Amino acid sequence: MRTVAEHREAVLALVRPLPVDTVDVGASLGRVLADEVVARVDLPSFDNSAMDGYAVRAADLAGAGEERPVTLPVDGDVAAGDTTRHVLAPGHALRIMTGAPLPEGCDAVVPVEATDGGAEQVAVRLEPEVGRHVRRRGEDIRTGDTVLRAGTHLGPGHIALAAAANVPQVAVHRRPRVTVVSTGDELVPVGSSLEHGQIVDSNHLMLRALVEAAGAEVAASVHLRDEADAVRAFFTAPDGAPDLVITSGGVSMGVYDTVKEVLTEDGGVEFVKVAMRPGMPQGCGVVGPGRVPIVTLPGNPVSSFASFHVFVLPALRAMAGIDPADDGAFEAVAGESWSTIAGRTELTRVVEEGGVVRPSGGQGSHVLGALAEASALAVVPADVERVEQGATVLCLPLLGHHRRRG
Ligand SMILES: Nc1nc2c(c(=O)[nH]1)N[C@H]1C(S)=C(S)[C@@H](COP(=O)(O)OP(=O)(O)OC[C@H]3O[C@@H](n4cnc5c(N)ncnc54)[C@H](O)[C@@H]3O)O[C@H]1N2
Ligand code: MOO
Repeated sequence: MRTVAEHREAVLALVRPLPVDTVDVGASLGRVLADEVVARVDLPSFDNSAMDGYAVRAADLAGAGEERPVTLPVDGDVAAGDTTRHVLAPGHALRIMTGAPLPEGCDAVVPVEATDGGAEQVAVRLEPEVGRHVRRRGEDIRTGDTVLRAGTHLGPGHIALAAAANVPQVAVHRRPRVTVVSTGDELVPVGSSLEHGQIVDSNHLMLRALVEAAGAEVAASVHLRDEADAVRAFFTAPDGAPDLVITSGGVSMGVYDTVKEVLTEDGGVEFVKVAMRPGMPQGCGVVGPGRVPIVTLPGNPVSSFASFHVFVLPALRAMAGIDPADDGAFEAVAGESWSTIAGRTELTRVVEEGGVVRPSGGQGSHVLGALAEASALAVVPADVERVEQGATVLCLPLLGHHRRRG
């Protein structure tokens, strides 16, 4: 049997980082930078006020205090967005707003709260030090600085920074496009009236959701019956012109395990047993003349879900230009003991709270209640038969889950 790491390497060997798109910075959320972002302006771009108040020369307020206010004539206002180059005359003040450019000659700003708020003249009740409430040009970022590195997974803060640096477009890796295929004659769409023996095709929606939660796109979404000719025809040219196909079901030992039957005969896909639980039967390879990468996941819903996290997600990361090993794994303490099977890496569905994990309920590969509850997968190595309470366990966060506070 293959180890989880060996099968992951086999899957990763099928994919490459996708080509680069240039997109508007405002449309780049969730994308991965293919190139660094270099600031086109200093940030701040000009000396400006950090407060609503009065632009002054600190020396003009020497000795000012609560009991000894100093009064200065006010020569006018400088608002944010004012493009006039104001000059502050010695012994005078200008009323200034937060973000407004500092007048020439001004070296400090007094907040309005430390004054009587006058419009013609102002009584100031403190002596500011030079530079007080002044935001200096370039103190945050300088023109030409690399503000974001290639490989950055763009979040709202990164977008704010690139936009403030006046960079209108960014080079990002194309989002992986994934065709999701469920297989099996027992499956019907959600909301159908179920005949005896039929079940809802929940993996379909689950896998679509996982693809989207991973930041990839669903290129096409298909259900195939266990009919060899239809399955064969489909894989010759998978719908959606995808970068990757993922399937669920039909990969174990059953006589109607058509995916395995058809793709084995095609020769491009290798079906293996991986020493893990859940998710032992796996496959990966390429299909059709286009040699499209494919990962075949087992049909049991929990097996499909867990396998997606350990095999498909790293492949999507690699295609999107992210280090596939950057999986957010974290160490937690086992809040109770539980048994696992020797000789297989066990992916226990756990609830994590404040760094402590507990199995989320029944661990059968069909038990969806415990899956929905879980926030992480505890990765229990093959040589461990029992996780003892208090032991440290490595955990993989589940897509779409937030870690809760303890
Ligand atoms: N004789 C053996 N039988 C099985 C073995 C084995 O080694 N020898 N392995 C078992 C393990 S472990 C797994 S996991 C499953 C994998 O089976 P398949 O990938 O062939 O999946 P199916 O047989 O098509 O379905 C398994 C199970 O999952 C349900 N299912 C399938 N697709 C969906 C879907 N889209 N949505 C919801 N549920 C789905 C299906 O109804 C079955 O109950 O094989 C074991 N058997
Ligand atoms: O490998 Mo299966 O996923 O244990 O049910």
